[in-house]
Amino acid sequence: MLFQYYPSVPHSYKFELNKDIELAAAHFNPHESAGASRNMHGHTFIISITLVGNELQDSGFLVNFGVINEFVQRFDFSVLNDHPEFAEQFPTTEGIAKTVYHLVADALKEMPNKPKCLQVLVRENPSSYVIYREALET
Ligand SMILES: Nc1nc2c(c(=O)[nH]1)N=C([C@H](O)[C@H](O)COP(=O)(O)OP(=O)(O)OP(=O)(O)O)CN2
Ligand SMILES: [Zn+2]
Repeated sequence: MLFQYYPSVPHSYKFELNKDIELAAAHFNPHESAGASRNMHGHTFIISITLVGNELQDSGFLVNFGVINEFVQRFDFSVLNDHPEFAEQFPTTEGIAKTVYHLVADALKEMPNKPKCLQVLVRENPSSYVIYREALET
């Protein structure tokens, strides 16, 4: 899977880390305008998470790659619509990107070296992806 293209975002952080995670999951969009997407179907989503920071942890990691995996493992081999995170918004590619961004950003706040989430890219299939970003807190 690891042949991702990362749209670059200008920043002045010393470190930039990128992690790709595959998620096999099903979803559907119950909205009347969603067409065929109203039927449950599955994808192998590729979630590309970009973190930045100036300080490393004592381990020498900005964030352990394995810990980043853990942020989204709850969604693997699941029906995304069943998760409370998607009670208020449909698990569209956009909704997944925004939800994962906030899961990651909240977890990073607990880390002493204060890494930041620059963006979350969710690729649904070879022709379609969405990126979610927010202004970085200083
Ligand atoms: N903006 C969005 N549009 C669509 C989404 C989405 O999440 N955000 N999702 C879907 C469907 O869930 C489906 O997974 C994608 O449908 P598909 O027909 O595969 O999409 P394409 O038409 O882009 O496929 P091609 O590769 O171009 O045939 C639909 N839209
Ligand atoms: Zn889909």
